[in-house]
Amino acid sequence: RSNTKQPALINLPPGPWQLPLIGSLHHFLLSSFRDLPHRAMREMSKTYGPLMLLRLGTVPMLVVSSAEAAKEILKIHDLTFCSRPMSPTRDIISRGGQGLIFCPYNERWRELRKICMLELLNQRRVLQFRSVREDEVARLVRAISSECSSGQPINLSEKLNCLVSDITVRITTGDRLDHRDEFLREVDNASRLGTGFSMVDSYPSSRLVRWLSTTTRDLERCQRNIYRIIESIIRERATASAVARDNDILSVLLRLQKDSATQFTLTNEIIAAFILDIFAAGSDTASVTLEWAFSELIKNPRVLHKAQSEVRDVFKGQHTVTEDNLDKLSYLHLVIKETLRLHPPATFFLRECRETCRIIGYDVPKGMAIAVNVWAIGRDTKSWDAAEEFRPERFDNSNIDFKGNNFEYIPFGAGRRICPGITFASAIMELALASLLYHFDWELPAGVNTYQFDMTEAAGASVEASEAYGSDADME
Ligand code: HEM
Repeated sequence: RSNTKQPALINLPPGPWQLPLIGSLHHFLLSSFRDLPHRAMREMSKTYGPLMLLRLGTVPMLVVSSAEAAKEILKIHDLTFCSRPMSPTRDIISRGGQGLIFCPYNERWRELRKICMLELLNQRRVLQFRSVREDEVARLVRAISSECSSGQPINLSEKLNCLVSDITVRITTGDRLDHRDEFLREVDNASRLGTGFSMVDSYPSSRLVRWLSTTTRDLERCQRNIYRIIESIIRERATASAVARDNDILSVLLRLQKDSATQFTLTNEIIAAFILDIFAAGSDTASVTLEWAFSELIKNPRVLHKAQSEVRDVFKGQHTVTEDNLDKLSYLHLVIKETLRLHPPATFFLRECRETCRIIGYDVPKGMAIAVNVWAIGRDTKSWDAAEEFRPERFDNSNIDFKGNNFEYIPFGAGRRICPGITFASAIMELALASLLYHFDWELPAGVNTYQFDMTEAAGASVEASEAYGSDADME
């Protein structure tokens, strides 16, 4: 008899067969959804289950596709899974995890997160920015009004994108942002290059792949330009002639830096990375959600009519929509919730396992990357009736919300790392949607009918919707 201790058998989750060197990458390449990883992963999970093991090149990754597995990871084992995996592209864009989004779980993340919740994105601060939102939405309404008088279709995605970017610029850095267009373009480029699965991230230790790939070079260029612009604003603020400001996000951060109010040194680098986080996480997500909401409304005239009647009723006789009565728009809130269920802008998000543990009966080793497929979970037929249909009424008289307590519905994530921008994003989305429904009637351009309306996502984190017609409504 031997006394040698046998190593505990590791019961890893199942997954599709792997090839040497490329692992599971061929399953993505051969999938009809090769450019839409959330869809390709859902197809695979139909065979391999809610916790599925993939290997992207040399990097193993677990994919979570059910509410039950998500709850174990994001609630029961929240502390074990509250880090994010680093990768060459994420390392470049965050300059080694300096901001909040890609920061591993550590003391600095805890401090930054506290600042974010207590000082920057809390209810009070969001309310303080009300005039900026109302101002920018009114400007959008005027722009659409003058364009639709010419009878031309409106490119709504472009308009919504500008709206959210303009609001984000004003509340983060104030009215002035030198090189604004270059900055927004580079943030957009960086988000595009940094989402999805790239070759450099699949072979992180291969110098050859890194040398051959244009992704890292492009990202490095974006990164340099973005930080150059943010840091020049920070320097300008430090000069004696700078106009004193007290309420944009950058000035709050600079005040905290000056008061040495944090446990660690809030360097200009950390502030710059944090400002970039807000643009990267905040702009595209809210504008893409609005775009999807309009796409669904135009495709579902019954819902459009109901939402529009409610808005016109609540704001009847008013010259414009203000934030005063937005909370009376109960159906509009259901429309936004249903949009986020079917079309979460962050289709999946990443976490990292900090300690080996057991999830729904499988072993998850320390260091494993986890992709939570929010998109698949929101369409899981085990949780949702007629899961593929757009039915805002399903949330009527239901306690299910997106605050991270209902794991069948997690468009903003859940647990310690849940999105800190929920209040901020909701305020923009509600006002913009209500205003555009109040002032305009919407329909597809001539020659396009709802059956031809393509509702498949474009690659990356965002989506392109077709052009829509806005026409000035006959308001009383
Ligand atoms: C419809 C709009 C938005 C959606 C659907 C969304 C979704 C998400 C998701 C899924 C995560 C990952 C959560 C997790 O790991 O559990 C996240 C993280 C984050 N979001 Fe959002 N987001 C939105 C808008 C915003 C806005 C407007 C801001 C800022 C102004 C923002 C800032 C952040 C930040 C900083 C993180 C990283 C938090 C951390 O790692 O601690 N987001 N968001």
